[in-house]
Amino acid sequence: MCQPTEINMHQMYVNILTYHRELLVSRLRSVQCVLDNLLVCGFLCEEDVEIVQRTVTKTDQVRKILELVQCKGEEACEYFLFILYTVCDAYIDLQPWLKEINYSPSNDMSGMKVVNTDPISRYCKRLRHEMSRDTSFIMSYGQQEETRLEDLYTDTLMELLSDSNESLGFVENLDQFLGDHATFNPEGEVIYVMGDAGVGKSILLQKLQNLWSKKELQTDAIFFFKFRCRMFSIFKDTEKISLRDLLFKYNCYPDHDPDNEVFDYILRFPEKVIFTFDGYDEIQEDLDQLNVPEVVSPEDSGHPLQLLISLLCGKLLKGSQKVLTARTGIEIQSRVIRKKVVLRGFSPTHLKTYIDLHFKEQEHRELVSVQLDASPHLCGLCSTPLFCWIVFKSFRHLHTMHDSFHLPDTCITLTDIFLLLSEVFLSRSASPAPSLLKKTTRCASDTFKAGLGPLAAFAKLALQGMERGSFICSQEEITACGLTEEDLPLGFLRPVNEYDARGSSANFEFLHMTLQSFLAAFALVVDEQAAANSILKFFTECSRQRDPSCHSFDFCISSSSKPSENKLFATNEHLQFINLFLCGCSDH
Ligand SMILES: Nc1ncnc2c1ncn2[C@@H]1O[C@H](COP(=O)(O)OP(=O)(O)OP(=O)(O)O)[C@@H](O)[C@H]1O
Repeated sequence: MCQPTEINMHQMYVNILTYHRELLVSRLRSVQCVLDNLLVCGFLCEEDVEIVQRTVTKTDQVRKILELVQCKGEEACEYFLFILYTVCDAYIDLQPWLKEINYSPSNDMSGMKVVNTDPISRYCKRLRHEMSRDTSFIMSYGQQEETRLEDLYTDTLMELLSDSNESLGFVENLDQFLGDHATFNPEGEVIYVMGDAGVGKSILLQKLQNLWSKKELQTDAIFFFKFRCRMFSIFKDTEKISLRDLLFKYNCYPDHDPDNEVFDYILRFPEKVIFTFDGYDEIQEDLDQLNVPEVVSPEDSGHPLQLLISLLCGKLLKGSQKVLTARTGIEIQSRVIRKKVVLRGFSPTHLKTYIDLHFKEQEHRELVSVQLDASPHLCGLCSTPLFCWIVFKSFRHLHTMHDSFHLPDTCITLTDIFLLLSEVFLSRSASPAPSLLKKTTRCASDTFKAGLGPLAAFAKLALQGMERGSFICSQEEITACGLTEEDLPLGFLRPVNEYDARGSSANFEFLHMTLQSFLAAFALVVDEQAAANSILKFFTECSRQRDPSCHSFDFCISSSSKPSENKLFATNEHLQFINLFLCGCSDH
């Protein structure tokens, strides 16, 4: 290999470009950034730029640039190399070569400015920016309240499992999460995260996304696309979309990318991409019913669900990293799984940390710790972060409102926890802000009586959604259930913005899916007109469904697999929750 020292020193950079012309022509892709900088620094004039742009192919454009800068002399040639060196993201293919020729900027160059106008780098920057904005806050209730993720995120127990579900130990830190540690199938590309309702699967993804947005996640990935699986259920069976649109429409579109360089780059370097797909259990479609051919070419359009399955199976963007979450019990074929992580919730030490983060006042911390120690049952429920969050939020609210509020210390059930949450929501609208001196006496039944109207309306909305197999509701559906503008800030619902790209008007979803299940059960119980057999309809539905299996992945992996007649297994899980709450509600 030619070293700069071997070259005539007066013409060193001109010679480098001549000697390595072929390599530069084949590897330099982003022409725009080079042109922009050469123009701004006066090494090229507008006319030169036009001449380059009139050239049809990329390779000819590079040839022309090389010719022009060589004509302009040493300084222009060195500045050309300096651009490649500085904008390393965009000229990633040329970095090893720059190292090989021992290029390092001279003193003259170091003072010169280079602006990164490369569409790929700009897109990466924008993705990180938007990801940071979208992931910095954790869900809270009441729409106005927001908590910073970094103020409340607490580690949970994350157990690594083998193919046959034997323990391989625990994840020690999130940098281990994406790495090769505990990989049992190097051919698989999916990191499969399982866990019970509310155990923190979505928050774990949010934490990974947030770390990546701040460049604090150990990974080479420069693109990160996040999806919630429930989104895939809002498309009609006949709807089709290209991979490009799926990625960009539901994350963000590149600015000023006339030559489609960003998407081309993603196709060339899929290993630079991380996907997260949250809530595989929320997919409501029966993939077998779609009846369209598998998508394998990135240029083809297909139903979004088929694109999803092709991505997970590695038929599209092979080599990209995928993290898929689902509720425990949803099995997918091992051959697509790289490693398995099961979330086990808060350990007693994590719980202690969470209490300290949640309550700023020492008095509250102590009070909650004492009450939790006194009730092992409640303590057990609080190992699930969602239930813990509800209990702590309710404690904080009710303790502020009433003098003598204690966490329930007898056998508290999940239904009690959701009743407590509903009481908090309803009391927020009923009572004026508490004054420091005058606290009221808590009377849960009065709060429920006063708020029964909106509560029953939210419950009806939840039930209708469950019957349709939908976790998203439109403004029209909300109004049709009798809910008004004033009811929305109570906290049961929150807006979903992600799906607006489809042009639909504002959509909402329940604060958490378990809350929707609880309210659906509540609707069945309070409906005085309902016949006994209609109250129990979800029991019948669940008993009719078959055991969880791998329908969807059979569908994409083996074309010979027999289509199943049943709806996707996933629906079962949410109906089971309604049944659980039905039993709980009828106890009250
Ligand atoms: N690691 C964590 N640190 C702090 N709070 C957490 C953590 N994990 C979960 N939570 C709390 O629990 C709530 C529910 O968590 P999350 O939505 O991630 O559960 P999930 O496992 O995705 O549930 P589901 O399967 O029902 O969708 C969060 O909104 C947050 O308040």
